[in-house]
This record gives sequence, C-alpha cells and structure tokens, in this order.
Amino acid sequence: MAKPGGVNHHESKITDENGLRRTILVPVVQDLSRTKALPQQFIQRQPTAIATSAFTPAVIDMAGLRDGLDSSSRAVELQKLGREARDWGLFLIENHGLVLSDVEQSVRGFFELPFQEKKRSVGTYMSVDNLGYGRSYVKSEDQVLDWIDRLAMKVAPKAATDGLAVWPIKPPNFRWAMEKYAEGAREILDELLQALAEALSLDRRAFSQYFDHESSEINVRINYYPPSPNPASTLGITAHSDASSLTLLTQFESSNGLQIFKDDRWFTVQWPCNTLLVNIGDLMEIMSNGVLRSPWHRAATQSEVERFSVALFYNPPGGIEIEPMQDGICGGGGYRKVVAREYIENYHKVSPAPYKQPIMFAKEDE
Ligand SMILES: O=C(O)CCC(=O)C(=O)O
Ligand SMILES: [Fe+2]
Repeated sequence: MAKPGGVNHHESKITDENGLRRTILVPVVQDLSRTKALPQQFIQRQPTAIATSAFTPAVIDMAGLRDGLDSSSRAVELQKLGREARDWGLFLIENHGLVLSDVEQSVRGFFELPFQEKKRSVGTYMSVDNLGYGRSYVKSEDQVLDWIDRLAMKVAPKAATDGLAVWPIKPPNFRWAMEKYAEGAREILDELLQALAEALSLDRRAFSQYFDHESSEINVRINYYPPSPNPASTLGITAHSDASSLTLLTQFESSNGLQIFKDDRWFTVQWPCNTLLVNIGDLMEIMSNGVLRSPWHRAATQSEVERFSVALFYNPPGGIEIEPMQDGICGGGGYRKVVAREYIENYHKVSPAPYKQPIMFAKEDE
C-alpha cells in the first residue's frame, strides 16, 4: 500500500524471455497525474500526439434511419452511412435515445474511490481476458506504457459473467447502469448491422445473421485518461484497430482525444457532445471481406483535462464461424473463415501490434 499522497501500483502478469510468468508493477496513472510525475516508461520513443488535421465524421440520424423501411429519410441516412463506413470506418449517431447520465455517474464514482477500494470493489478477475481494473497488454518490462487506467468487464451473455466477480460493488448502481446502457446499445447496434448491409446493397441479414440475443458478446472497457504532464510525449492508447464487429464509443464531455490514421496521417476526430461514435472492428472487416475496414486509431492525452471514454464492443457468439462475403461487391479482401473466439484470442495474444497486424491472422494465405 502506498503512503498517503504516494503512487500505488497495478500488478501485471508477463511471460519473460525464459517463458516464466512474472508479476511486474506498473504505477497507477491516476496517482502519477496527481503528483505530476512522468516516469520514463510512459514516454513515447517518438513525439506522438500531434495530429495534423481535424475530421468530423458524418452524423447518422437514428430517427431518420428508423423512419419506415422505404422512406426517403431512411434512404438519405443509408447513403451517408454506407459512404462514411466505407471511407473512414467510423461515423457518429444522433437521436439514439441512450441516456448516459447513470453510466457517467457510476464511472466517475468508481474512479473517485481510493485505490484499495477500487481493487476490493472489482474483485479478483484482473488477469482473465484483459478484464478488470488495471491495465491491458503489458507484455514486457521495456514496453512504452499508455497514459491510462482501465476498467473492463464482460456484460453479455450473462452466463459468461456468472463465475467471475466482474462487477464493481461500488458505486452500488454500477451494474444496473451498465446493463441498462448495454441493452440500449445492443438495439442500436443490431439496427446498424442491418442498415450497413442494406447500405452495401447486401441481404439485410448479411451481418446480423451471426448475432443472437442469448449468446452474442458485449464487452465494455472504460478508459480513464488523467491529465498528462506532457501530452506531446505520452499516448492514452497506443494505435490499434478493435477486434469487435462494431464498437460504440462514448465520451462524457466533448473533448479531442480520439485520433484516426488515414492516407498516411493522423486526424483528430471532432465529436459533438450529443453524438456517439461507432467504428468498424476487425470481425466486421472479415465478414465484409475487406469492403468495410476497421480504422487504425489511438487516443491522445491532454494537459489540464481528464477524459473518460466508454468503449462497448459488440461481438457474435464466441463459437460462431464467420464466413467472409464472396459475392460481387464483397469479395476479394482475401479473408478466410474464422471462429470469432479464435480471432479474439489471437488478437489479445499479439496486441499491442504494428499497423493492422492482428487481422493478418484471418488472411487466406496465413
Ligand atoms: O478513448 C477513445 O476515444 C478510444 C478508445 C479505444 O480506442 C478503445 O477503447 O478501444
Ligand atoms: Fe479502440
């Protein structure tokens, strides 16, 4: 336990060069930020967080999309959706009906707890599948670390969470708020799976056929980026694509943290506060055989501002085999059939990874 005002440590398990499992201690970023300390292990080898351009994704009006299957407003939204999903792999949604205040209150309440309380509150499942309160993907002692503390949990299917102490006990309504949010999110993402297929002139069930209410998987990761002593030399999240089919991303205040890589440069994603962001994940890239591509993205840090984001990953049931589309427009991406769980396991094993490397696992000639 740290002295009052001191820095606590997360315990991360790594496998060292001799194949032995070891625990290494990683400072809690929330504590570092308070003391304005910036240890060497958080300093990127190249200055990073300077994005050259700003980008505001197209906003899809969910009310317009719901406006009757053959209505003109739906046609307009579908056209926008198809274009943005193909060009950028992400888009914003408005009129989504999701209320975020309970989630925000619970998340802020959790991170306000003292370190030991946070650990006690979450239970013991830290090292399972990168879940729990702590850090993701600490693989070696000389790795440059992200300026972040995280809380990650499985939300669905419910049975998958039974044996794990996955839910923070404090604040007391945390689980209720997150499950309510996830159910609302699932409805929206189901609609978007169908709309994306339609926007690409595919059978409406081309993507949604892999999902079902009982066993599709929802994982939630809460990213907390405390103020950084030097945003130009720290990163909140190292560049990656998401393993998911679709990711729903929420931030609590409008701030510029998310950056996306396109045409050889980084763009800061500008994101109005009444909207949520949806991005294509690797599993969707595989399903569409490369017609939709999962964007390579990262999170910058800021000097005076703390930022929270909530990433909700929507995946088919783990045992489902995904078969890349082979017809006219969807074909030629060179992807092979993959079992969702095998894809995700490999993704966790190889992350963090160089540009688009995890998805090579699903290429035909791998
Ligand atoms: O904080 C953000 O905007 C990005 C989060 C993210 O990319 C993730 O959790 O996978
Ligand atoms: Fe991400």
